[in-house]
Amino acid sequence: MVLMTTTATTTTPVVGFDQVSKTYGDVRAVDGLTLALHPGETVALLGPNGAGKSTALDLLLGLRQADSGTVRVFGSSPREAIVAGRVGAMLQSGGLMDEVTVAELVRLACDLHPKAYPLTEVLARADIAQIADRKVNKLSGGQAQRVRFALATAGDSDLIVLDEPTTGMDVSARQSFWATMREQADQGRTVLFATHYLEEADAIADRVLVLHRGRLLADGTAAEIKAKAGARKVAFDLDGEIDEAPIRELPFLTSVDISGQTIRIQSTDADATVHALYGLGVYPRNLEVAGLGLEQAFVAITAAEEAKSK
Ligand SMILES: Nc1ncnc2c1ncn2[C@@H]1O[C@H](COP(=O)(O)OP(=O)(O)OP(=O)(O)O)[C@@H](O)[C@H]1O
Repeated sequence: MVLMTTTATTTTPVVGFDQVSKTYGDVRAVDGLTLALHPGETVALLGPNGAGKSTALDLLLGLRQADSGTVRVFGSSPREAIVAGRVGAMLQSGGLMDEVTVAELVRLACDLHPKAYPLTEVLARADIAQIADRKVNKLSGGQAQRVRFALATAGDSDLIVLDEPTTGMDVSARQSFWATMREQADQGRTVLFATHYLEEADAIADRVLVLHRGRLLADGTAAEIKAKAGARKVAFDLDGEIDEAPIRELPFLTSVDISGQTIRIQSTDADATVHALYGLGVYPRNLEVAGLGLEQAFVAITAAEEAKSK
């Protein structure tokens, strides 16, 4: 562990944001963002709609310029890093040239990459060899996503940036996409992906960044983010008619859901809540106390921040 820390602090970050801000009119999309990504990390970028994820990725790829602050990629400007072939990117809505075939488009990406892989290898990795002759404007949403993935992995890049890469993919396409991405990461590449699928972030990322209103709200492993939410969930059944008021007034509650005989609550101090529950003189059956999943932790953290800004 000590060695890892030493490596992380002495190596030039793969990505460095220093006090970066970007506004559109009066919308502050990215607000004083400072962060560093290190070699070999697989990082998930999470945040509610409009949190600034796509803008942050656009800044990182040099597609937009920051109003203030600096963005460095492998110690140089985003443009220099891209020209050197060190970055592969898959953008959310990147338009694909309509009148060309899949193979022609991917060949173009290979031709432009200084460390390109052979075309057949790129097509096979993205699982699009069987649609190589199809016109790009005839693709389904999931197929178009795979073509975008091929464009991002046309050459041997050190950093792969993916903006909501699996949107539109079916379950098996998603699974094979992440298996391929894991291989890329296992070969030492840094992978940064924005997603709304929190289970993907939980399963794939070794670091999770939570953006909210352009600022970094949480940065850690999925386990650390869950712990940061500081809440646990408690579920139990009650027999007979349920007197809801005292249950809703139990201490340390952050949410209550009463559905039929089943009560599900979240508490910042589950031990104290359960103790108080017994104090009501009720007999809870099937009592379960568990930590929050990443999705619930994410909702709890961002909701707490929303409440603060009101
Ligand atoms: N070109 C633009 N012009 C004006 N406002 C913009 C522009 N692009 C983004 N915004 C605004 O900036 C904020 C951040 O948007 P951004 O797309 O970066 O968020 P996001 O986290 O990627 O959202 P989503 O999850 O919905 O894709 C939003 O309020 C959005 O409306």
